[in-house]
Amino acid sequence: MTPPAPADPAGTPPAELELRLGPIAHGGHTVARTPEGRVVFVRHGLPGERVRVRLTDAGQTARYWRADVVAVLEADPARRERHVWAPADSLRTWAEGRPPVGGAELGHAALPAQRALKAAVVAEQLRRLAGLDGPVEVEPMPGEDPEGLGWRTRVHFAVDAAGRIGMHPHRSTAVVPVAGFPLALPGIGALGLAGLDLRGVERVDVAAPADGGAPLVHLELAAGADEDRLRRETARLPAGTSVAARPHGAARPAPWAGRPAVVEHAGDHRWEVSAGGFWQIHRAAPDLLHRLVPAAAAPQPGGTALDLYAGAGLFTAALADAVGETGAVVAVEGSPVTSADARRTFAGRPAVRVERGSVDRVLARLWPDAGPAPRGRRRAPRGAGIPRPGAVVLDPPRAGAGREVVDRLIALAPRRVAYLACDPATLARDLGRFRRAGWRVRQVRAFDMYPNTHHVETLAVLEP
Ligand SMILES: C[S@@+](CC[C@H](N)C(=O)[O-])C[C@H]1O[C@@H](n2cnc3c(N)ncnc32)[C@H](O)[C@@H]1O
Repeated sequence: MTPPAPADPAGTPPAELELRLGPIAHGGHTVARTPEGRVVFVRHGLPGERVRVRLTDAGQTARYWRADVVAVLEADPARRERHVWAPADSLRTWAEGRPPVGGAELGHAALPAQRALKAAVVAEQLRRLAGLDGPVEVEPMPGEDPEGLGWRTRVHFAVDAAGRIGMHPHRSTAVVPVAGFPLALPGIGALGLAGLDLRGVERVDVAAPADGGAPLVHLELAAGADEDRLRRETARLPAGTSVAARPHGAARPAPWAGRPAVVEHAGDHRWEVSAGGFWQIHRAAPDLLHRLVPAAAAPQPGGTALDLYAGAGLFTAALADAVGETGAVVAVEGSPVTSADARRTFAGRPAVRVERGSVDRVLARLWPDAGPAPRGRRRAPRGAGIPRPGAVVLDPPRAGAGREVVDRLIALAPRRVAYLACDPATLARDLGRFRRAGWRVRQVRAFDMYPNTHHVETLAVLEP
């Protein structure tokens, strides 16, 4: 073993260090300290391990450093013998002089240990930002693979200068070519994208329905891309694959083969999701969440339910079933592509109203008497005459719902809010705001919806 480089008297950070790793933190790294007391955020380690790290982001004046584990001197028993995916294995790639790619940063740990780490992160965020104490369990997804592989129905690839699909190392725009991605459904690997010459493509988004339905390959083209050559190249994809391409600067993709959408199912419901439109990425997530989340909001027959950050309407369908024809569901979605998907899906259901726009603005428009007038308007427009909602599903992106949306919901005072979150820190911040207004958090559940990564999905049920 090479000894760690001695500290440079001129203050230049060493290239490598030996460290004892501390607890896991939000973001998936462990926290360690140098003998001088500087904080180092270390990826690819486990709490308690003694490791040699390579500094990836360090400066003498930086408040903290970042590092990757390159050798394990004392291993935690939960460390796997082999990482689930070689290009993301920090020990292996740094031995070859390259950083690991992102996308499987916990792939060195056994799944139960990954879940325990995620539970610690969720519990810590809830305690610190929402004042909620108590243990959190992260539940495995139904039918999970023992290695946590083969679950992603959506994958984004970058493309390198030679036209090969690749992925980025953490916090980098470099493209490392990859032969495949074992976290994806096997059907995505079977497309053979790694064998295509995709020069002129900036990014490839693949959507493959969990039930084996026709996959869609969506290309984002660079300026000056040779479309004829790329059409010939993508014609080599397996029969039945849909292909769509968005030329540089164009508003919409053009269909090159099949339909520019995939068909998704959950329960008895069917959705069409366009290229670039949002859909839950774990193969078991739509089924699980569409049963759990709308029910957690307790919609009542004849009542009004809100599906905020509705996407293509995964939760809208079950909410509409619950309120029935005499009730109403308002589904609010900001993306033009995804809200158009929702509008098409629910065109035959008069109880459903799909509103395209930012959640804070739509709430202000529909219920102007609940909260302040929207910014930039002198007077709030008249409300749309929809009775106030009793049940609310809230499923924002990582940034969370935020102060304005939370304050409007507090003013609307529904009976229940079911808040589904992919970032426990912004969830905890928003729960803290509800709690300071006197609301109670009735239940918290967390799901291992992104195995081998540090991400985790959390469902919180709130009542005023
Ligand atoms: C986590 S996804 C949830 C989608 C849906 N609930 C589902 O499970 O399929 C969040 C959605 O919020 C949309 N979104 C992001 N910011 C928004 C905003 N300020 N107002 C409305 N929608 C927004 C995104 O386009 C995305 O579809």
